[in-house]
Amino acid sequence: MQIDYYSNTQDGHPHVVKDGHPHVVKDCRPHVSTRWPPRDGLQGKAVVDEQAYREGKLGTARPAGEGTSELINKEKLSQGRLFTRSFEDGLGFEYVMFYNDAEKRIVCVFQGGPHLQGMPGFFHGGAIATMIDATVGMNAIVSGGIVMTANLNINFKRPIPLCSIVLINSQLDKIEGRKLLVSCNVQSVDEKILYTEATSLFVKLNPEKEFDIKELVLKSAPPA
Ligand SMILES: CCCCCCCC/C=C\CCCCCCCC(=O)SCCNC(=O)CCNC(=O)[C@H](O)C(C)(C)COP(=O)(O)OP(=O)(O)OC[C@H]1O[C@@H](n2cnc3c(N)ncnc32)[C@H](O)[C@@H]1OP(=O)(O)O
Repeated sequence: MQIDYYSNTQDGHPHVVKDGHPHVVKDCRPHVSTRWPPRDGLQGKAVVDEQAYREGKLGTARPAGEGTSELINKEKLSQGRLFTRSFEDGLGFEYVMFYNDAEKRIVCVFQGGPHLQGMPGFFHGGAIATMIDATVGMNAIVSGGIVMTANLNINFKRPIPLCSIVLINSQLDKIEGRKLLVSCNVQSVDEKILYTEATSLFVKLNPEKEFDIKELVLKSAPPA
């Protein structure tokens, strides 16, 4: 997927204006806090049912606050915020993801802010890992439904300059039953520098009780 152009104008977030295949590419940005969770969709729902969790089972989606609540404090839960949206604009994770359904790929354009510093002048490895997890995770979610990261294997090859813009190219490699294997690399915008490579394993939770999370995630995209 060729990205030709980006700008920083829309919503104050990096925004790709044009790419090679606009007809198959969906702008998918659940991280924009005003749009995620979608009001009519997942608001107030917990991924893990506490009772099922205690019984060693996972993944029954149910409204948070109903039934048992020892595990997750309701008040704290209501303050829940997607980790990548927990910084002030411009200081933390600024990104947009484009999903190509036919190719099962997601390209994330990521511009980290100054509060993601690790070694002076470079991104913290944990911040890079977070964006990788978010990108391959979104690929697994739209491809397989409700999943969790079981394994994330990262090779950091070059340090990434703080505040630079990078592309995270992710690809669904295989689905084996409940397992989804997704790989990705992190490159400079001109694709001349390979910063990071990663492979991951996601496991679907409770496939029988799934609802169409893909539709909800894509619905959270802004109007074209
Ligand atoms: C109401 C719905 C709302 C949805 C909201 C969507 C929001 C979207 C918006 C924005 C998202 C942005 C995207 C973010 C993405 C971030 C995701 C994370 O960071 S998740 C946090 C970190 N991960 C954990 O905390 C998992 C902890 N681990 C577990 O809970 C379990 O281990 C789990 C679920 C991963 C698997 O447990 P089992 O009991 O279900 O399954 P078993 O039987 O153990 O494994 C199934 C198969 O997978 C293999 N497997 C499991 N773990 C493996 C591993 N580490 N390495 C290799 N294979 C493994 C096993 O060998 C087995 O394979 P064989 O079927 O036998 O072939």
